[in-house]
Amino acid sequence: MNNRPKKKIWNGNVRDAALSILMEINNNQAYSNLLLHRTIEKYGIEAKDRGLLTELTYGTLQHRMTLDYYLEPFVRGKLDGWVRELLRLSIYQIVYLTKIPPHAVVHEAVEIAKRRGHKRIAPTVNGILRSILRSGVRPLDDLQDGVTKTAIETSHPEWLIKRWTAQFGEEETTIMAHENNQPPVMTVRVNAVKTTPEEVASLLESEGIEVRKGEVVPECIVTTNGNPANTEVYKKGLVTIQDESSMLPVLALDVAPGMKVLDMCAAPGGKTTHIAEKMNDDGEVFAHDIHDHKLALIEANAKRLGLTSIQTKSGDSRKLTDLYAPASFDRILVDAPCSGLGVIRRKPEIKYNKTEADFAGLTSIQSELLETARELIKPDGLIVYSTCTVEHSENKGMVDRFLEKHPDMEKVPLPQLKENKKLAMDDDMLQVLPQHFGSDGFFVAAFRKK
Ligand SMILES: C[S@@+](CC[C@H](N)C(=O)[O-])C[C@H]1O[C@@H](n2cnc3c(N)ncnc32)[C@H](O)[C@@H]1O
Repeated sequence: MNNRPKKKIWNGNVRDAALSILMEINNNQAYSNLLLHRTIEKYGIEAKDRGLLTELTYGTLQHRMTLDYYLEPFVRGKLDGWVRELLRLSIYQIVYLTKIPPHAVVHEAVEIAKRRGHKRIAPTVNGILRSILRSGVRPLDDLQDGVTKTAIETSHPEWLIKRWTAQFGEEETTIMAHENNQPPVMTVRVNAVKTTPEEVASLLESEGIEVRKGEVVPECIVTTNGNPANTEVYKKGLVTIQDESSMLPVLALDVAPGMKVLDMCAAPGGKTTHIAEKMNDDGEVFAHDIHDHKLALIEANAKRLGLTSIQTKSGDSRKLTDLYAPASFDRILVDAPCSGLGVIRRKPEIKYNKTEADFAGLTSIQSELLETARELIKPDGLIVYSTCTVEHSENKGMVDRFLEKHPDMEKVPLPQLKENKKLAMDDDMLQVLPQHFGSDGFFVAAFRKK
């Protein structure tokens, strides 16, 4: 008997679609944000269903471990992966989306079970969910305070909570883990070559988008409703959708018109285009990425924004000394591939997919990229190293090892950021945590030759 879920993602039923997306994330380690976006685009899912699909997918994924804690007392024996996921999806609605009548949740789940499974599955799903409705879920307060409680109530693996506690202390870790389950804010960066933040704010408002100023970056605007990607403002290339803390590395790069700048890990071009905008599109920006197919994203972004100073090239940036002469660049950005532990709000699957073993591979690539940057920077140039993670070994640890190995290099207090009272500098480095001002977690450091 075929007990596997059907492949087709969209059959007009939002819960069925959410289940298919969740299974795809679990089985193929797909990225939730890309998969959701692709599903909505591919099947032309209408606005009325889009919100619920997003809520169900992210909510169930974000709260996976809490939902399993609720489910566990009601399960006897082993559940197929898709049945467990269907139960998580249903319990998520019962516990968190209280506006949906619980009996409707059970009915929908049973119908999905009938469509997808053999005939004994639907009564099992029905029985479990009805028992949960009857007796309620067990309180999280039954758990003793400590790592296990924080892990279960925020759905972060215990190893991660322990690791963060060692790095940030218990209180900061608990706040961060809770913050990671908050919906991310949507922010845009204003294209300074074409317009001003004031003009963009008023144009967005005229398109029905509510806005407020960014917390720390002058060219950042926070949008509080709607989707700025669907506006004329976006289509005309007046803005880029980018998280506010992702704008910080380019501020620290302190570029000026006429400079020769290298962006070593450039795709999809969020920071490359920011660099060109900051230089008023006057100078040379060399954008490299190891993945050939991603260069088209940088080029499309540059075209939409009307920027012409960017050149793209694929290849391993650790080998750029074969392509460029030593001391060729005024500025180099190493926005390194990283564990992404600062963007869990946008990609909750990261917290389940990463393992401690991943850090070693990443830190060796990061340090090799920095080695190359050191060769290619001019004597009076500036290197900025950034990641979207909160992991010490990839951030402060990386900087410490780099400086220890190269006594001819030194850290630079971050230009354009060091005076900002809202940014907590630590030994001339910046580690933004998601709870600081509601942005992604990010790290920024800058180096120059002594
Ligand atoms: C954090 S992302 C860069 C994001 C980009 N800077 C932005 O703001 O849009 C890291 C990028 O590094 C690229 N990458 C990974 N290893 C690389 C290598 N050895 N050489 C060049 N690019 C690499 C990845 O393909 C990925 O696009």
